[in-house]
Amino acid sequence: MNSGSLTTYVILTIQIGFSFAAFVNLYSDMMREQNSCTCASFVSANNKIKKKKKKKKALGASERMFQLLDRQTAIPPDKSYMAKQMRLLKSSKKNTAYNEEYMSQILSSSDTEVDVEKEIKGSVEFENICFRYPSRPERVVLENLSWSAKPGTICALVGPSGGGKSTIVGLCLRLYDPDSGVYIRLFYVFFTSFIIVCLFVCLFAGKKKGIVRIDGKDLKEYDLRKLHAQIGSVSQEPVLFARTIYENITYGLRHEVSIEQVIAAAKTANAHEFIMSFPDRYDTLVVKRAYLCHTDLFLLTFLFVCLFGERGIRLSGGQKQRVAIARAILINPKILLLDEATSALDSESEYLVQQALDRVMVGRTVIVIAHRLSTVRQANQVLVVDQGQIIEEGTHESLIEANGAYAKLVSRQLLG
Ligand SMILES: Nc1ncnc2c1ncn2[C@@H]1O[C@H](COP(=O)(O)OP(=O)(O)OP(=O)(O)O)[C@@H](O)[C@H]1O
Repeated sequence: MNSGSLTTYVILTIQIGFSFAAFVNLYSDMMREQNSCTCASFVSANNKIKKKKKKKKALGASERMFQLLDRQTAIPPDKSYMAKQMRLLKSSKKNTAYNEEYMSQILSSSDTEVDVEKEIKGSVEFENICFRYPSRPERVVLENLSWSAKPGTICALVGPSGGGKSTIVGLCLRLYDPDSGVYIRLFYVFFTSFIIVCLFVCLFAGKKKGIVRIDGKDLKEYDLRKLHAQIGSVSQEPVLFARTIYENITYGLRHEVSIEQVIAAAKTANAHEFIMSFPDRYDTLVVKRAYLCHTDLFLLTFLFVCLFGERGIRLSGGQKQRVAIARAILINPKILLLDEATSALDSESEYLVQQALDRVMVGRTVIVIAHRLSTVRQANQVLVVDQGQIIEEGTHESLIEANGAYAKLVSRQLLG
């Protein structure tokens, strides 16, 4: 054995030792009792745990996971789901009067569900929408917002960061319900008395519920699962799962698709070429490398990857977007919600993504958070959103002519 091999051997032994020590610490961190008994250390807590055997214990993150699974959604995905939840509640110990009342309310409110097995046409309308995020009720994000998009048209949302563009897109999907909008009703009452004419203006301020409509019907009347099957969405950073590329493209589809259809969609999305360059092609596993963020596991996993090789491929931002576009093409949605990528992509990737987006936008209602002038130019309607309000509305040409906020955005090239 030469000195080089010996040094490598010693360093690797130390690294493996550290990795195992870190792993043991991690394991003891993960084990903790649900009640007051927090495991100060594995050994010292052992006796207490034995005494409190009957008390529930949770395994780290799984406790949070079950909390999430148990959560009742304020926005029911469909009636059958809520009926199932109701049955579960009745059979569980958690059946309180509140829970039962809550479920019955939701069940009765969704009596008028619209059958979206029929294709929607794709018109979108916002009427008097006010909105605050439940986690920040003090901050008004959208204020009395009203606009509409006809089927098959492109509506571009532009404006400064934090203006509320993504919130508008989220409301189209009914990720949240809007608050009540405030509107002002004016009644002009004229009185004439003798020679003097008196004018009384009475101002009544009332509240009108903000409504998001699709095809003229309140979003709350739709079965969300069926509606979402007809709305495509491509975000700036699409979420892919640690599954094969094929499974990621066909994720969430309600109908069967052949491999030929998947390939055709990938070709339209400019994804086929890079997929075919991988050894496993459409069966390539997408990896997320989440372990790299965890310092305790880093060395151990790194060593594992060095010894046995990494299964799967980590996709770049542009590649992920093209997979998401292929997914949207297969859904063949009537409404497409897009968040254009910004400067995070290199110019080649940006070009390929843009080309794919241009193809997928044809013949659908598109609501796009636009960052590029080329997208805004082809939009039928441009909304400039700032501080939760639409401050300008029109086509690219008319807004440039108006020389207002939009013209400034363009001149400062803030769309890019
Ligand atoms: N989940 C959330 N909870 C609380 N506040 C939020 C949440 N998401 C966004 N906000 C706030 O709502 C406001 C509007 O955010 P939104 O993301 O809609 O703006 P945006 O115009 O899309 O911005 P950007 O162009 O930077 O994405 C911001 O002040 C933001 O801090």
